Parts: sequence; C-alpha cells; structure tokens
Amino acid sequence: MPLLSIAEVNQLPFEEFIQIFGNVVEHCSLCAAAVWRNCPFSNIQNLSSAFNEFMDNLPMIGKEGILRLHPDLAGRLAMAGALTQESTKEQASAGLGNMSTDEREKMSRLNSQYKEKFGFPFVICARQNKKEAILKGLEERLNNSMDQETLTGVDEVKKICYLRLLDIVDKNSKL
Ligand SMILES: NC(=O)N[C@H]1NC(=O)NC1=O
Repeated sequence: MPLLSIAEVNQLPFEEFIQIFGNVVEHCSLCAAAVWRNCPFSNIQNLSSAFNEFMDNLPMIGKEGILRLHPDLAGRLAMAGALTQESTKEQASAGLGNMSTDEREKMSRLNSQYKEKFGFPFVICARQNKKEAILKGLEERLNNSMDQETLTGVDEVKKICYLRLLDIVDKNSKL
C-alpha cells in the first residue's frame, strides 16, 4: 500500500482508520479506537504521541494487558507461522528465524522464566535489536521489578508502534 499523507489519515472514516491502524499496537485495536478521537493529526509525530499518551494513561493493569497481547519472540506461534504479518516481519529482521539450537533453547528457557515471574511475555522492539541483543536484554530484564518491567515493556511497544506507523504514514507529510 502506498504511504498515506496525514491529510488522507485525517479523512479516514472510523471503520477504515481501525482497519489500517488497528494493529499498530499488537492485537489492540482499542488503542486505535481511542486515538481516533484526537483527529485531526498534524503529522506522524502527533499521531504517534496520541498512541503513546493513551498507553501512558492506562492503569498498570491495562499496561500489563497490552503486553500480554504480544506473541513470544521465536515462540510457538512463530514456529507455527501464525504470527501477524507485522510480527512476522519484525521477528525475521532480528534474525530470530535463524537461530542455532542452543540459541533457540536459551530463548525458550528465558521466555518461560520471564513469563513465570511477570505473568506477561517479554516484549522488545525486534526491528531495533538483533537476536544477541534480545537474548542479553531478556537475561538482564529478568532482574527488574514488576513495575519497572511493565513500564519498560510499554516503552518497547511505543517503539514498535512508531515503526509500524512509519510503514503506513508518510513521515514528511504535515498539515
Ligand atoms: N514479544 C515481542 O517482543 N514481540 C514483538 N516485538 C516486536 O518487535 N514484534 C513483536 O511481535
């Protein structure tokens, strides 16, 4: 799909806005439904800030819910080819489809430990990290507190969201 100008974004009826932006936060079209109210947007930064502010304003239990909607990195869904289009591309760009047996076992063990401790999956912006950095991040972040990790996870969701917006909206377009 060609990139949309911000003027085109502002003209989208609600239903089309959801079709197009409903997965910029993984499996959470509620975010797009809420953000639509901020229309008209002046540029992509303004649109991205609206998503970020919505997530920042959620109570901790809502932030945890957003994290819980994310698929594991190199997990069961990835193996089954059942990720969303966006996640498939992101996980591939980090080299997660191309791991040794040792790396795969380590990722799976750390992902399980992480979920056991926090009750939601480890989330990191895969397009900004390679598999080595992801494994290191997983090991380090396992030491964090629940509150720290909820906020760190949501910060990663914001990065994922911005990169997904860049795939849809022309970053040079302004009102
Ligand atoms: N768990 C997790 O981080 N998932 C993801 N990260 C990302 O960049 N895309 C995802 O699906």
